[in-house]
Amino acid sequence: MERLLVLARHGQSEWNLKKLFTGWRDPELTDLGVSEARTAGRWLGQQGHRFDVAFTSNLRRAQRTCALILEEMGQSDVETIRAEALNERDYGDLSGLNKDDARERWGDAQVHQWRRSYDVPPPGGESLKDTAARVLPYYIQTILPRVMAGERVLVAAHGNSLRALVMVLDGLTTKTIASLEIATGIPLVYQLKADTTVESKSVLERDIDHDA
Ligand SMILES: O=C(O)[C@@H](CO)OP(=O)(O)O
Repeated sequence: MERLLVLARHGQSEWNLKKLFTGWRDPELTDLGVSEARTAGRWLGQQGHRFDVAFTSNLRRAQRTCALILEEMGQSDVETIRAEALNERDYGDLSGLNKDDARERWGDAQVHQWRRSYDVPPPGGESLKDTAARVLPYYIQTILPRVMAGERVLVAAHGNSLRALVMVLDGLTTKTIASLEIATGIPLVYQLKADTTVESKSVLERDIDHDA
């Protein structure tokens, strides 16, 4: 039985392009982001994957990415479930600030700690630990049972909500998680074992023709 779990970060958003902390703010994809999402969908289709259900967040950039992936696969009719639990980490008071300006104001080390540490929250926002505390219960209670039942599952979400999931799937520690970056529009393809641990993981490379 296939236990397919594909995790996809949304394509480039308008605020990724402008280097703004985004969190729960709700910008659209850029044209490049649309292209990244379509490319991801085409690749998944070329790999022979099909989905039975898709999960996404309450934010447009992830929802649009999810829809574009499914459209490229000719699967726009797949059940798609939106959940706030899969939203990006809430960046609190940093939301809307430019990341370079933030580094000038607070220094590289502080900004890196807010962005990539496990348990240091940005002012007024969520740490990765806080994000994991909503993502993981949703994964365990709602997503995982469907994977275990043999449904092929797509999760289209965000850099940090997916870091929380990958931390558990890949067995990263609270230290090694700090160097994990998840690129826009690159699907992570997991096959799970019957005990819910990872059987295999493959990452689709992006040496592709965006115009194809
Ligand atoms: O701004 C954000 O919401 C996230 C994702 O783009 O940024 P970062 O990579 O700094 O966590």
